Amino acid sequence: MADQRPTRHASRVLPARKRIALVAHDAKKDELIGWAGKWRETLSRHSLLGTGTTAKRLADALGLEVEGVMSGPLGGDQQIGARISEQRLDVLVFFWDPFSPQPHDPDVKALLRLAALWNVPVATNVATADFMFEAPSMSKDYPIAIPDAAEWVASRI
Ligand SMILES: O=C(CO)COP(=O)(O)O
Repeated sequence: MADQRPTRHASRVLPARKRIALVAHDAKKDELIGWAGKWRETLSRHSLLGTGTTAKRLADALGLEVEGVMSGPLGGDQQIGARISEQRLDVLVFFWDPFSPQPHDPDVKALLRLAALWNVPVATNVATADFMFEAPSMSKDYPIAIPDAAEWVASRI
């Protein structure tokens, strides 16, 4: 089969006030909470969501509103992936655990795949998350190229 892939002829803007998903596997939750505490002020200027357990722990620790979707093993990664496909998510901070196999590994992979496909900024560890949050683009509109879905469908009919 030909290596057919979508062009990135479409674009969208990641707004100044970003929709940020925060997710961590169990062994990485303390690290994420520690990191988020450091960036609490910045995070408070954005709109936050997370997988069920992570969202609850962050909301308790930070005193910020964090919308909780389903817990990861119950489908939360897929819900966040859907938001990416629908262009309703702007940044993903996902401290996935490189040491523990997860029962929902396919979901984890699917989420990371959609973030790569849709050109959504992703941080998977503290250093990258720091770099990302230090970037001026975090507080400004930032245009990104995305797959041209209409062109993709037209090319397949
Ligand atoms: O498993 C997760 C991400 O893959 C996270 O889910 P919880 O935040 O519910 O623990």
